[in-house]
Amino acid sequence: MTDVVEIEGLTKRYGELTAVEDVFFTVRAGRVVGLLGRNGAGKTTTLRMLLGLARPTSGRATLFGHPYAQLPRAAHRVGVSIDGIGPSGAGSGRTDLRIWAKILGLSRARVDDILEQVGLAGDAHRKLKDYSQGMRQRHALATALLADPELLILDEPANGLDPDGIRWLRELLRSLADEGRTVLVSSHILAEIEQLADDIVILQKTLRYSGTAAELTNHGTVSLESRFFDLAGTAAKGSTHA
Ligand SMILES: Nc1ncnc2c1ncn2[C@@H]1O[C@H](COP(=O)(O)OP(=O)(O)OP(=O)(O)O)[C@@H](O)[C@H]1O
Repeated sequence: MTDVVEIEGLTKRYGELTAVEDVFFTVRAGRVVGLLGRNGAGKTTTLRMLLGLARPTSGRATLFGHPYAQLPRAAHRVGVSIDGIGPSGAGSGRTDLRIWAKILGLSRARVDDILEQVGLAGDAHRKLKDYSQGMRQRHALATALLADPELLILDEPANGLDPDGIRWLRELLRSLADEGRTVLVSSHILAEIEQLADDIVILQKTLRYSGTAAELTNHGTVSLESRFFDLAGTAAKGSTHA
């Protein structure tokens, strides 16, 4: 199986603080990979470095063998949902997606299909700034899915979704992987990731695990939650750092 994402010795320091330290992992094609870690563990920082939104202090992150900035047709090949990328918030959901579609050279019909797919067709005329948190998440997913990308990178996509939304998201990501796409998804919701992910990466500043979910949970005989605490350590009370 080909590696779609390669993270090699990635380190990010912000002044005195080391957010990510010497992390290595790969993401194989056609897999759903759950990126787990506590608040402040370095998940978003890692994804931002992968997407060229933050510069690594050292190490390297590539997609399809290239740094994001040098990846041909990056916006078509990689669908992203992460804070800081996305809608301006000025217009309606439909208008926002039409702008993205135009940039990507896609049709208005594609926008309508995606709105149906993410369950926002009935709200697409409303202003984005009036969307609920769950609706914003669905909109961010619509943006990520618009170009029908080979790889999806989703930072906490389940945040704010209701139980129907969480189930819908799980089924959607599974079906995308079954079509041969690759999904790298960060989450705090261990039970959700347990049901969804083929592979798991656990970060707590340093890499604590990278491998199959089956191996991590001893083929489902040990819970992901219990393995997570074994590997990430127990948090000091009131602390977000290991
Ligand atoms: N631009 C920045 N400047 C300074 N420190 C930062 C910056 N971005 C992130 N950090 C710090 O880096 C560490 C890792 O943050 P990051 O957002 O990557 O964690 P995370 O695992 O995504 O957390 P969460 O689950 O809470 O979203 C934190 O201590 C955070 O405060």
